[in-house]
Amino acid sequence: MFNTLDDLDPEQRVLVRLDLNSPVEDGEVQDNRRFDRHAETVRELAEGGHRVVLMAHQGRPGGDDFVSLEQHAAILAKHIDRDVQFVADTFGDEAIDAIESLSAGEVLLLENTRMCDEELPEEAPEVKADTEFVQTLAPLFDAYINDAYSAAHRSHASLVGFALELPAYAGRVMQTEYEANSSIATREFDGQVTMVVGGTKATDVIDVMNNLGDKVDRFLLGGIAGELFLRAAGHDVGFDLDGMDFFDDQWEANRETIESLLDERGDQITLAADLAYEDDEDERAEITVSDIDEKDRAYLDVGTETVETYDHVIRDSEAVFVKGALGLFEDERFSAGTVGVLRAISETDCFSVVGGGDTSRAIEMYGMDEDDFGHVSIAGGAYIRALTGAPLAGVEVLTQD
Ligand SMILES: Nc1ncnc2c1ncn2[C@@H]1O[C@H](COP(=O)(O)OP(=O)(O)O)[C@@H](O)[C@H]1O
Ligand SMILES: O=C(OP(=O)(O)O)[C@H](O)COP(=O)(O)O
Repeated sequence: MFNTLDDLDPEQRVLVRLDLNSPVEDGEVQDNRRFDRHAETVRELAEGGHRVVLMAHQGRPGGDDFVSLEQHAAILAKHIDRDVQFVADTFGDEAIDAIESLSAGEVLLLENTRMCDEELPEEAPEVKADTEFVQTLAPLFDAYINDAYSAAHRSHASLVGFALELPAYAGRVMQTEYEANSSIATREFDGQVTMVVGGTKATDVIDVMNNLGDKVDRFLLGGIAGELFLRAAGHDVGFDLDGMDFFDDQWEANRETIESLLDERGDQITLAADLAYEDDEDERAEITVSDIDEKDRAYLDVGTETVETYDHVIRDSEAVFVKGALGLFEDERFSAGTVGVLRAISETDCFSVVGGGDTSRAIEMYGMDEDDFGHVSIAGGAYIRALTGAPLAGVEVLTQD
């Protein structure tokens, strides 16, 4: 399918695209699992005696998180336990000098690719390959390695241009993410396949059901998206708290599609039987969905009975995929749904994939161990695209002959 590091000749000059895009608080780049994951690829290349030049982006021009990658170099160095040189230049003379001075086994990080004007506009790979950025850097290397699965939905120069100019390979993160996230569409499982879908966006859930409806036996719903399905099933839910705007626009735009999905796939879809809310004493309280007779409060989690049902379904499954949280898990009072399904997955030996930036954060937040899951994706937008069958430009250029 694509070439990997196993296919790379020894002692190459390699140009590697990572995704180190990170939260930035008060100008300080926050360490996160993207560093840890990409460290595996970088370490393997450095230990293999290659000259390793890294590219990555941070934020977008105009945003508070659009900063230099100098701090990223220091954080990555801690993860790979070797020096990571940094040059504050993308493809000018300073960058070229630093690249040419690199010795075997050394690692250099170039400046934020989005500081280069030719990086961002979304254009065809052939157009990107023709930029001065790509045309200047490509001749300095023997191979291009794309490890940035979580940015692979962007047709930017550093993600699609170099693959047309150099022998191209998938890094370890690209390889692992691609295999796991596509497995629901490509693998045959012997037993029941379950998909937990929640989060805030109804269109994500609709697109996933339309794309994977024939692969998934049971969809377990929750979150804002789950409430929109409950509303289509005739329940008075979907109340926006002051200052929030989750429901009405989504309802207008998607009501008919959700109703027809419930008609056509009703047997596969399990909706919450009870929901949780904040009572007058600020405590968690619960109500059975069939007892709701007025749309007068926001629901922030699925209820205990629903968690039990979902737990049983998961423990009977051969494979479980998760997209989106079942409640406002950042608040411990409303974490039972999201944590309940994740804990059930972690305690069984089913094949599992958990994705979405927010949902996978719950694993860490509630003291679960990533090793108890088949795969925890570091991708947000690229993960949902994989589940909905949309192409990833950065993967497509790697898989071309
Ligand atoms: N009932 C709810 N009310 C308010 N927020 C919710 C509710 N259910 C889920 N959420 C929020 O949805 C967010 C996750 O949504 P989304 O970004 O769509 O999913 P993902 O985890 O895949 O990135 C979480 O941060 C969670 O707090
Ligand atoms: O963090 C990223 O995507 P994500 O927020 O979907 O996980 C990628 O680095 C892509 O960044 P972008 O959405 O600014 O192009």
